[in-house]
Amino acid sequence: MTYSIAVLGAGKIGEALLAGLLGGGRRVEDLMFTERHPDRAAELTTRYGFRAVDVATAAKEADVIVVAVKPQDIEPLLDELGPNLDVGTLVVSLCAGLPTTLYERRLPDGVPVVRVMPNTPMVVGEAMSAISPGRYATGDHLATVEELLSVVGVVVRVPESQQDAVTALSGSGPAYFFYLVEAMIDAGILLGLPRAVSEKLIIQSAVGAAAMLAKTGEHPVTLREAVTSPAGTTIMAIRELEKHGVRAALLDAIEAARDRSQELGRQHDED
Ligand SMILES: NC(=O)C1=CN([C@@H]2O[C@H](COP(=O)(O)OP(=O)(O)OC[C@H]3O[C@@H](n4cnc5c(N)ncnc54)[C@H](OP(=O)(O)O)[C@@H]3O)[C@@H](O)[C@H]2O)C=CC1
Ligand SMILES: O=C(O)[C@@H]1CCC=N1
Repeated sequence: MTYSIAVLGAGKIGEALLAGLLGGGRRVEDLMFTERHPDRAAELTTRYGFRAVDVATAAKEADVIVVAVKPQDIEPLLDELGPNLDVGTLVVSLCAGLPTTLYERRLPDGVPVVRVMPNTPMVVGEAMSAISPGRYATGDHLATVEELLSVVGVVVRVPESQQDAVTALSGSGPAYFFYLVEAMIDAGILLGLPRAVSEKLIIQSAVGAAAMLAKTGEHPVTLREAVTSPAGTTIMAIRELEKHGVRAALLDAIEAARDRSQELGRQHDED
Protein backbone atom coordinates (compact mmCIF):
# COMPACT_ATOMS: atom_id res chain seq x y z
CA MET A 1 0.00 0.00 0.00
CA THR A 2 1.26 3.51 -0.75
CA TYR A 3 1.51 5.87 2.15
CA SER A 4 4.19 8.26 3.24
CA ILE A 5 6.36 7.63 6.26
CA ALA A 6 8.39 10.12 8.28
CA VAL A 7 11.02 8.95 10.74
CA LEU A 8 11.69 11.48 13.49
CA GLY A 9 15.32 10.93 14.54
CA ALA A 10 17.26 9.05 11.89
CA GLY A 11 19.98 7.53 14.05
CA LYS A 12 20.91 3.84 14.11
CA ILE A 13 17.39 2.41 14.22
CA GLY A 14 15.79 5.20 12.19
CA GLU A 15 18.30 4.79 9.36
CA ALA A 16 17.98 1.00 9.44
CA LEU A 17 14.21 1.29 9.07
CA LEU A 18 14.34 3.82 6.25
CA ALA A 19 17.00 1.85 4.37
CA GLY A 20 15.06 -1.39 4.87
CA LEU A 21 11.82 0.15 3.62
CA LEU A 22 13.61 1.52 0.55
CA GLY A 23 15.23 -1.88 -0.09
CA GLY A 24 11.81 -3.49 0.35
CA GLY A 25 10.39 -1.48 -2.54
CA ARG A 26 8.94 1.67 -0.96
CA ARG A 27 9.27 4.75 -3.17
CA VAL A 28 11.97 7.14 -2.00
CA GLU A 29 9.54 10.07 -2.37
CA ASP A 30 7.32 8.44 0.28
CA LEU A 31 10.14 8.37 2.83
CA MET A 32 11.26 11.40 4.84
CA PHE A 33 13.05 12.06 8.09
CA THR A 34 13.97 14.71 10.61
CA GLU A 35 17.44 15.05 12.13
CA ARG A 36 19.00 17.48 14.57
CA HIS A 37 22.34 17.84 12.81
CA PRO A 38 22.43 19.16 9.22
CA ASP A 39 25.55 17.08 8.46
CA ARG A 40 23.77 13.88 9.41
CA ALA A 41 20.72 14.91 7.37
CA ALA A 42 22.87 15.64 4.31
CA GLU A 43 24.65 12.30 4.70
CA LEU A 44 21.36 10.38 4.62
CA THR A 45 19.95 12.35 1.70
CA THR A 46 23.13 11.83 -0.30
CA ARG A 47 23.36 8.13 0.50
CA TYR A 48 19.71 7.15 -0.04
CA GLY A 49 17.80 10.12 -1.47
CA PHE A 50 15.36 10.46 1.48
CA ARG A 51 13.99 13.94 2.05
CA ALA A 52 15.09 15.77 5.20
CA VAL A 53 12.16 17.77 6.59
CA ASP A 54 11.25 19.60 9.78
CA VAL A 55 8.79 18.20 12.29
CA ALA A 56 5.92 20.43 11.12
CA THR A 57 6.34 19.25 7.51
CA ALA A 58 6.58 15.62 8.61
CA ALA A 59 3.38 16.02 10.65
CA LYS A 60 1.58 17.66 7.74
CA GLU A 61 2.68 15.32 4.95
CA ALA A 62 3.24 11.87 6.42
CA ASP A 63 0.54 9.25 6.93
CA VAL A 64 2.75 7.43 9.43
CA ILE A 65 5.09 9.14 11.89
CA VAL A 66 7.80 6.89 13.37
CA VAL A 67 9.43 8.27 16.51
CA ALA A 68 13.03 7.03 16.80
CA VAL A 69 14.75 9.49 19.12
CA LYS A 70 16.29 8.41 22.42
CA PRO A 71 13.70 8.28 25.22
CA GLN A 72 15.51 11.16 26.94
CA ASP A 73 14.80 13.38 23.89
CA ILE A 74 11.07 12.73 23.68
CA GLU A 75 9.67 15.75 25.56
CA PRO A 76 10.79 18.57 23.23
CA LEU A 77 9.89 16.44 20.23
CA LEU A 78 6.30 15.93 21.44
CA ASP A 79 6.04 19.66 22.18
CA GLU A 80 6.89 20.32 18.55
CA LEU A 81 4.83 17.48 17.08
CA GLY A 82 1.60 17.95 19.06
CA PRO A 83 0.37 21.26 17.62
CA ASN A 84 1.13 20.16 14.04
CA LEU A 85 -0.33 16.67 14.07
CA ASP A 86 -3.55 15.64 12.40
CA VAL A 87 -5.66 13.17 14.36
CA GLY A 88 -5.69 10.79 11.37
CA THR A 89 -1.92 10.29 11.43
CA LEU A 90 -0.64 7.02 12.83
CA VAL A 91 2.18 7.45 15.36
CA VAL A 92 4.62 4.57 15.82
CA SER A 93 7.03 4.73 18.75
CA LEU A 94 10.26 2.73 18.69
CA CYS A 95 11.44 4.22 21.99
CA ALA A 96 12.44 1.94 24.84
CA GLY A 97 10.27 2.29 27.91
CA LEU A 98 7.90 4.98 26.67
CA PRO A 99 4.25 3.99 27.11
CA THR A 100 1.58 4.79 24.53
CA THR A 101 -0.22 6.81 27.24
CA LEU A 102 2.61 9.37 27.16
CA TYR A 103 1.89 10.08 23.47
CA GLU A 104 -1.86 9.99 24.03
CA ARG A 105 -1.57 12.62 26.76
CA ARG A 106 0.68 14.90 24.76
CA LEU A 107 -0.71 14.60 21.22
CA PRO A 108 -4.18 15.59 19.92
CA ASP A 109 -6.99 13.57 21.41
CA GLY A 110 -7.67 10.32 19.56
CA VAL A 111 -4.33 10.00 17.73
CA PRO A 112 -3.62 6.29 17.21
CA VAL A 113 -0.29 5.13 18.68
CA VAL A 114 1.47 1.79 18.25
CA ARG A 115 4.42 0.96 20.48
CA VAL A 116 7.16 -1.12 18.85
CA MET A 117 10.33 -2.69 20.16
CA PRO A 118 12.58 -3.56 17.21
CA ASN A 119 16.27 -4.52 17.24
CA THR A 120 19.35 -3.71 15.18
CA PRO A 121 19.44 -6.85 13.00
CA MET A 122 16.97 -4.71 11.06
CA VAL A 123 20.02 -3.54 9.08
CA VAL A 124 20.21 -7.00 7.48
CA GLY A 125 16.45 -7.58 7.28
CA GLU A 126 16.45 -9.83 10.36
CA ALA A 127 14.84 -7.61 13.00
CA MET A 128 12.68 -8.98 15.77
CA SER A 129 9.92 -6.45 16.36
CA ALA A 130 7.15 -6.67 18.94
CA ILE A 131 4.15 -4.37 18.50
CA SER A 132 1.39 -3.25 20.89
CA PRO A 133 -1.61 -1.00 20.27
CA GLY A 134 -2.36 2.07 22.32
CA ARG A 135 -5.87 3.11 23.28
CA TYR A 136 -6.90 4.49 19.88
CA ALA A 137 -5.02 2.08 17.60
CA THR A 138 -7.30 -0.28 15.67
CA GLY A 139 -6.69 -3.63 14.04
CA ASP A 140 -6.05 -1.79 10.76
CA HIS A 141 -3.36 0.35 12.39
CA LEU A 142 -1.67 -2.77 13.79
CA ALA A 143 -1.86 -4.43 10.37
CA THR A 144 -0.24 -1.34 8.79
CA VAL A 145 2.67 -1.46 11.27
CA GLU A 146 2.99 -5.21 10.82
CA GLU A 147 3.18 -4.81 7.04
CA LEU A 148 5.72 -2.03 7.38
CA LEU A 149 8.03 -3.90 9.73
CA SER A 150 7.75 -7.32 8.13
CA VAL A 151 9.90 -5.94 5.29
CA VAL A 152 12.82 -5.68 7.75
CA GLY A 153 12.26 -8.81 9.83
CA VAL A 154 9.83 -10.78 11.95
CA VAL A 155 6.90 -9.15 13.80
CA VAL A 156 4.92 -10.38 16.81
CA ARG A 157 2.03 -8.78 18.67
CA VAL A 158 2.30 -8.54 22.46
CA PRO A 159 0.26 -6.77 25.14
CA GLU A 160 1.88 -3.47 26.05
CA SER A 161 2.40 -4.74 29.60
CA GLN A 162 5.06 -7.09 28.18
CA GLN A 163 7.01 -4.44 26.28
CA ASP A 164 9.56 -3.75 29.03
CA ALA A 165 10.41 -7.47 29.16
CA VAL A 166 10.57 -7.60 25.36
CA THR A 167 12.94 -4.63 25.38
CA ALA A 168 15.25 -6.46 27.80
CA LEU A 169 15.14 -9.68 25.76
CA SER A 170 15.09 -8.93 22.05
CA GLY A 171 15.57 -5.15 22.02
CA SER A 172 18.87 -5.38 23.86
CA GLY A 173 19.38 -9.07 22.96
CA PRO A 174 21.75 -8.60 20.01
CA ALA A 175 24.18 -6.80 22.35
CA TYR A 176 24.38 -9.87 24.60
CA PHE A 177 25.25 -12.09 21.65
CA PHE A 178 27.87 -9.61 20.40
CA TYR A 179 29.34 -9.49 23.91
CA LEU A 180 29.55 -13.28 23.99
CA VAL A 181 31.16 -13.41 20.55
CA GLU A 182 33.66 -10.74 21.60
CA ALA A 183 34.62 -12.73 24.72
CA MET A 184 34.95 -15.98 22.75
CA ILE A 185 37.22 -14.30 20.21
CA ASP A 186 39.38 -13.14 23.13
CA ALA A 187 39.51 -16.74 24.35
CA GLY A 188 40.95 -17.71 20.97
CA ILE A 189 43.64 -15.07 21.43
CA LEU A 190 44.34 -16.46 24.91
CA LEU A 191 44.85 -19.90 23.36
CA GLY A 192 47.33 -18.43 20.86
CA LEU A 193 45.24 -18.23 17.70
CA PRO A 194 45.68 -15.28 15.33
CA ARG A 195 42.82 -12.76 15.80
CA ALA A 196 41.57 -13.15 12.23
CA VAL A 197 41.35 -16.93 12.62
CA SER A 198 39.65 -16.66 16.00
CA GLU A 199 37.09 -14.19 14.58
CA LYS A 200 36.32 -16.43 11.62
CA LEU A 201 35.89 -19.52 13.81
CA ILE A 202 33.58 -17.81 16.28
CA ILE A 203 31.47 -15.76 13.87
CA GLN A 204 30.79 -18.74 11.61
CA SER A 205 30.00 -20.86 14.70
CA ALA A 206 27.52 -18.19 15.81
CA VAL A 207 25.94 -18.02 12.34
CA GLY A 208 25.74 -21.83 12.19
CA ALA A 209 24.25 -22.12 15.69
CA ALA A 210 21.68 -19.40 14.92
CA ALA A 211 20.72 -21.13 11.67
CA MET A 212 20.28 -24.45 13.52
CA LEU A 213 18.04 -22.76 16.09
CA ALA A 214 15.99 -21.10 13.37
CA LYS A 215 15.78 -24.01 10.94
CA THR A 216 15.75 -27.33 12.84
CA GLY A 217 12.93 -26.52 15.25
CA GLU A 218 14.95 -28.34 17.92
CA HIS A 219 15.05 -27.03 21.48
CA PRO A 220 18.35 -25.30 22.43
CA VAL A 221 18.91 -27.91 25.15
CA THR A 222 18.77 -30.71 22.57
CA LEU A 223 21.16 -28.87 20.28
CA ARG A 224 23.59 -28.22 23.14
CA GLU A 225 23.42 -31.82 24.31
CA ALA A 226 24.30 -33.00 20.80
CA VAL A 227 27.60 -31.08 21.09
CA THR A 228 28.34 -32.31 24.60
CA SER A 229 30.07 -35.70 24.35
CA PRO A 230 30.50 -37.88 27.46
CA ALA A 231 33.79 -37.00 29.19
CA GLY A 232 34.53 -34.74 26.22
CA THR A 233 35.67 -31.14 25.82
CA THR A 234 32.33 -29.33 25.88
CA ILE A 235 31.23 -30.60 29.30
CA MET A 236 34.50 -29.30 30.78
CA ALA A 237 33.63 -25.84 29.45
CA ILE A 238 30.00 -26.07 30.63
CA ARG A 239 31.19 -26.93 34.15
CA GLU A 240 33.23 -23.70 34.20
CA LEU A 241 30.27 -21.65 32.93
CA GLU A 242 28.07 -23.12 35.68
CA LYS A 243 30.79 -22.56 38.32
CA HIS A 244 30.95 -18.88 37.31
CA GLY A 245 27.18 -18.48 37.46
CA VAL A 246 26.79 -17.43 33.83
CA ARG A 247 23.13 -18.52 33.70
CA ALA A 248 22.30 -16.56 36.87
CA ALA A 249 24.24 -13.58 35.51
CA LEU A 250 22.08 -13.61 32.38
CA LEU A 251 18.88 -13.77 34.43
CA ASP A 252 20.05 -10.82 36.55
CA ALA A 253 21.27 -8.88 33.51
CA ILE A 254 17.98 -9.20 31.65
CA GLU A 255 16.01 -8.32 34.76
CA ALA A 256 18.15 -5.17 35.15
CA ALA A 257 17.44 -4.22 31.53
CA ARG A 258 13.69 -4.71 32.13
CA ASP A 259 13.91 -2.49 35.24
CA ARG A 260 15.67 0.23 33.26
CA SER A 261 12.99 0.14 30.58
CA GLN A 262 10.32 0.60 33.26
CA GLU A 263 12.32 3.46 34.75
CA LEU A 264 12.62 5.23 31.38
CA GLY A 265 8.83 5.14 31.14
CA ARG A 266 8.30 6.39 34.70
CA GLN A 267 10.52 9.42 34.04
CA HIS A 268 7.67 10.90 32.00
CA ASP A 269 4.89 10.11 34.47
CA GLU A 270 4.40 13.58 35.92
CA ASP A 271 3.76 15.79 32.96
N1 LIG B 1 19.76 0.94 19.12
C1 LIG B 1 18.97 -0.10 19.37
O1 LIG B 1 19.41 -1.27 19.38
C2 LIG B 1 17.53 0.08 19.62
C3 LIG B 1 16.99 1.32 19.87
N2 LIG B 1 15.65 1.44 20.13
C4 LIG B 1 15.07 2.74 20.41
O2 LIG B 1 15.18 3.51 19.22
C5 LIG B 1 15.37 4.87 19.57
C6 LIG B 1 16.57 5.39 18.82
O3 LIG B 1 17.70 4.65 19.20
P1 LIG B 1 19.06 4.74 18.37
O4 LIG B 1 18.74 4.74 16.91
O5 LIG B 1 19.94 3.71 18.92
O6 LIG B 1 19.55 6.19 18.82
P2 LIG B 1 20.42 7.25 18.02
O7 LIG B 1 20.94 8.19 19.03
O8 LIG B 1 21.37 6.54 17.11
O9 LIG B 1 19.33 7.98 17.10
C7 LIG B 1 18.47 8.99 17.51
C8 LIG B 1 18.66 10.15 16.57
O10 LIG B 1 17.65 11.12 16.79
C9 LIG B 1 18.24 12.40 16.77
N3 LIG B 1 17.36 13.33 17.48
C10 LIG B 1 17.21 13.56 18.79
N4 LIG B 1 16.26 14.48 19.03
C11 LIG B 1 15.78 14.84 17.83
C12 LIG B 1 14.79 15.75 17.41
N5 LIG B 1 14.09 16.48 18.27
N6 LIG B 1 14.56 15.87 16.09
C13 LIG B 1 15.25 15.13 15.20
N7 LIG B 1 16.21 14.25 15.54
C14 LIG B 1 16.47 14.10 16.83
C15 LIG B 1 19.56 12.15 17.45
O11 LIG B 1 20.47 13.22 17.27
P3 LIG B 1 21.72 13.37 18.31
O12 LIG B 1 22.81 12.59 17.71
O13 LIG B 1 21.95 14.84 18.35
O14 LIG B 1 21.29 12.85 19.66
C16 LIG B 1 19.99 10.86 16.77
O15 LIG B 1 20.58 11.08 15.51
C17 LIG B 1 15.55 4.93 21.08
O16 LIG B 1 14.39 5.42 21.68
C18 LIG B 1 15.79 3.50 21.50
O17 LIG B 1 15.25 3.20 22.76
C19 LIG B 1 14.80 0.38 20.08
C20 LIG B 1 15.29 -0.85 19.83
C21 LIG B 1 16.68 -1.13 19.61
O1 LIG C 1 19.89 0.20 25.09
C1 LIG C 1 18.81 0.73 24.81
O2 LIG C 1 18.24 1.50 25.62
C2 LIG C 1 18.15 0.48 23.48
C3 LIG C 1 16.78 -0.08 23.63
C4 LIG C 1 16.88 -1.52 23.27
C5 LIG C 1 18.19 -1.63 22.69
N1 LIG C 1 18.87 -0.53 22.74
